[in-house]
Amino acid sequence: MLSNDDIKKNLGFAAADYVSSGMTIGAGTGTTAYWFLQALGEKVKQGLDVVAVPTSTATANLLIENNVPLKTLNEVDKIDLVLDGADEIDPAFRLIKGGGGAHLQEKMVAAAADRMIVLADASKLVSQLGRFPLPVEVVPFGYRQVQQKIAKTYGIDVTVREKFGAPFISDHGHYILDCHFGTIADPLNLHAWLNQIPGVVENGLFLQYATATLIGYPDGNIIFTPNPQR
Ligand SMILES: O=C(CO)[C@H](O)[C@H](O)COP(=O)(O)O
Repeated sequence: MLSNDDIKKNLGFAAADYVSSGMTIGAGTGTTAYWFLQALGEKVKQGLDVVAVPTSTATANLLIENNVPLKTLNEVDKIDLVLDGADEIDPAFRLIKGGGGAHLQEKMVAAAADRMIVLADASKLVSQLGRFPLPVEVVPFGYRQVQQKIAKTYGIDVTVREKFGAPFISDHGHYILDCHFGTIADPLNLHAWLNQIPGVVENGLFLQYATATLIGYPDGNIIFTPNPQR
């Protein structure tokens, strides 16, 4: 049985096989995406001709370390393929993302892309979204109002994400509220409701972006499943 890190490493290398020369790709964030970026770096060394749009500062740094040419989202017209991780995936290919606090940029990159392959170990597959606390990125000014509104409306715990004893600050200078829903009965309505609250920048529900999943299992199997809806 493979360790979680070995599953992610295998996934990262398998994912790189979906990239071909001439593509503009979206490069995801997180520990699974990390291995994809290592694999991509090796392919670029061997002659693969790609341009990558990073979904976070951390990923931009990894692209630079691995000598992968990068562009910002403003410098490309569109993205052919995004390869990114997820915190949860439901049977309808809907995701929770943002465990790394990068979901705003990740969603903007996914929205600009023709296709998105989600890389995840099998522990991320769930029958219903919500066990993983849903990240909601908020403007620091007045964040407590937003925190209280979500907590009171749904009767749940909403915590301010911290790092080193202080609020975690996203790449875009915002806070992250982690919303402990437990289960999310209606992701579409929740998505719309959250994003209309003044001060909310973006939530971590990705409901219509995944065109396929690449799932790694502890026995070493890796399974590619296209989303029949896309
Ligand atoms: O959404 C993300 C970062 O904002 C990541 O893709 C998600 O948290 C999964 O990360 P990992 O591959 O480390 O489990």
